[in-house]
Amino acid sequence: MLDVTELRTAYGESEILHGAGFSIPKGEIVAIMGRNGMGKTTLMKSLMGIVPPKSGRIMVDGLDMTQMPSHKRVAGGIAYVPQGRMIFSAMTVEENIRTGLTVTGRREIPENLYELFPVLKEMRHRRGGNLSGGQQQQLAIARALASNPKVLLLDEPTEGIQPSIIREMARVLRRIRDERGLTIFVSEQVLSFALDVADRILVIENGDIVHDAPRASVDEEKVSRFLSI
Ligand SMILES: Nc1ncnc2c1ncn2[C@@H]1O[C@H](COP(=O)(O)OP(=O)(O)OP(=O)(O)O)[C@@H](O)[C@H]1O
Repeated sequence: MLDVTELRTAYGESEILHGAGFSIPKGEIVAIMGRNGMGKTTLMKSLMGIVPPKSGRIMVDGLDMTQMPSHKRVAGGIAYVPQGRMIFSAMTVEENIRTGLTVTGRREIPENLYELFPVLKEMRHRRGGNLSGGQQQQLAIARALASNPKVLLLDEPTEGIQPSIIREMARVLRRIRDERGLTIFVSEQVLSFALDVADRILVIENGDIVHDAPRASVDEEKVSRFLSI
């Protein structure tokens, strides 16, 4: 469903991704782990076309997205929950979710989004900026799902979120995968969350993918060593 080949991305002369490649089949949840500065956000932004890669190929459900601008990628079936959530704080919950509907041509928010996140229905007329961190994260996920994606990308969704809410987030992401057959690619630094949510774990180190293992056979000590400074 998501096929990434030999991706190279640079900021000016400084190359960050040195040929990253991986494939994620439909319905699989993959977590990519790595310390600060290892290239997780750059990889996410490359997949979304926010930082266009120098070379390589990005395919989503057989569609070559490598040269597409971001809005075309969203229309083609990829959605993004950025680091820091980036919700519109002056807009209401409902208005935030509506921004995700644009590519679908629909005006009404599908009821099943509120079924996933009942608190957002209760708070639909509140301003996004007045929500707690966990609620804002739910809002960012709901906004991304509003575009009806095949592939959902999340960049460090647990950052600044309480442990009990983190466990709930893992449960909701698995439910979304089960109900919608979504492919989910999530970057993380919290190993317990990654083990909770993912079917497979990748590790990125200095812009290269250095480890790739199914959840059941992950060597936790080895992954922890990559995460410690
Ligand atoms: N706009 C930019 N211009 C130049 N260098 C950048 C830019 N953004 C990130 N970098 C550099 O790219 C490298 C990878 O950063 P990136 O944000 O992708 O890492 P990360 O793994 O997501 O880390 P974090 O967990 O802190 O978000 C770092 O060395 C960073 O300093």
